[in-house]
Amino acid sequence: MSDTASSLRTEGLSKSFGGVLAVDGATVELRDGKINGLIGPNGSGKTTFFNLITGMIKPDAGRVLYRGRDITRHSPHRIAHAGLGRTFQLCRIFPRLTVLENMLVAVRRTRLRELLAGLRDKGEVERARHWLRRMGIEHLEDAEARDLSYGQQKLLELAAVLMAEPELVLLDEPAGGVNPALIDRIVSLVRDLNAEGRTFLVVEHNMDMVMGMCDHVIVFDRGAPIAEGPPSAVREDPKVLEAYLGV
Ligand SMILES: Nc1ncnc2c1ncn2[C@@H]1O[C@H](COP(=O)(O)OP(=O)(O)OP(=O)(O)O)[C@@H](O)[C@H]1O
Repeated sequence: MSDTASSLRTEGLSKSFGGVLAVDGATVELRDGKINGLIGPNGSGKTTFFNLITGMIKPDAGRVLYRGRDITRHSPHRIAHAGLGRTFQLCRIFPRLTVLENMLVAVRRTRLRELLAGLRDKGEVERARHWLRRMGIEHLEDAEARDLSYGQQKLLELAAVLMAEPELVLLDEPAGGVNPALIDRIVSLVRDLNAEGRTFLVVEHNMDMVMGMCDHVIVFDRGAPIAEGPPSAVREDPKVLEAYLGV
């Protein structure tokens, strides 16, 4: 695939909440095999855009194309099944399940009832342990998720997303609320996962993280992209400075 080919593309995507136009005709193409960053001032529509791509909310207009197929009105589950995994701004895990159980319920094939009955697929357990090891939290597999630190919960959420073997991973504020040492660990994990062939789209307010980690940065303002390019170019773009400074 060429450098500019894109498996995820949106065309004229729009969504209003009451009178607020949160996403306004956004046409965006991700770079395949790259770490794409999505930045923009507060309220510029980044989270809404994420939710539109992953089927959590439906657009008023426009389309989401994944690998050339229109997935605009597909359910979040179907979209995840097609190869798009995502994490949430406020980490989403099951607090009363153990770490390992959280990993197993992340796989659709393992039903909660079977899990509670002690029926576990050996292959899935091995895969779960593999991802927990990659995240460095394998020693916590029997702990209840609610007893993990917030940073460890974020790693668990990412590990659970990886159980579905997504080709494209969307991270919603991975650095939010985590300490600097863990941010470094998340950056190096994302780099490794990217080197293995996964494409990323990362929404993040931590500019150092975005500029240091991303290959391609898309800047939103008022619900649509106003600039994009490598971090060095975006950083110098007068339109971006204007959007952030609000002048
Ligand atoms: N469920 C909702 N109901 C009403 N308004 C909403 C809703 N979700 C988002 N909005 C509004 O839409 C606009 C875009 O919000 P969104 O959360 O997508 O922006 P954002 O760029 O992710 O912001 P932040 O960087 O602060 O997380 C904002 O004005 C917000 O108040």
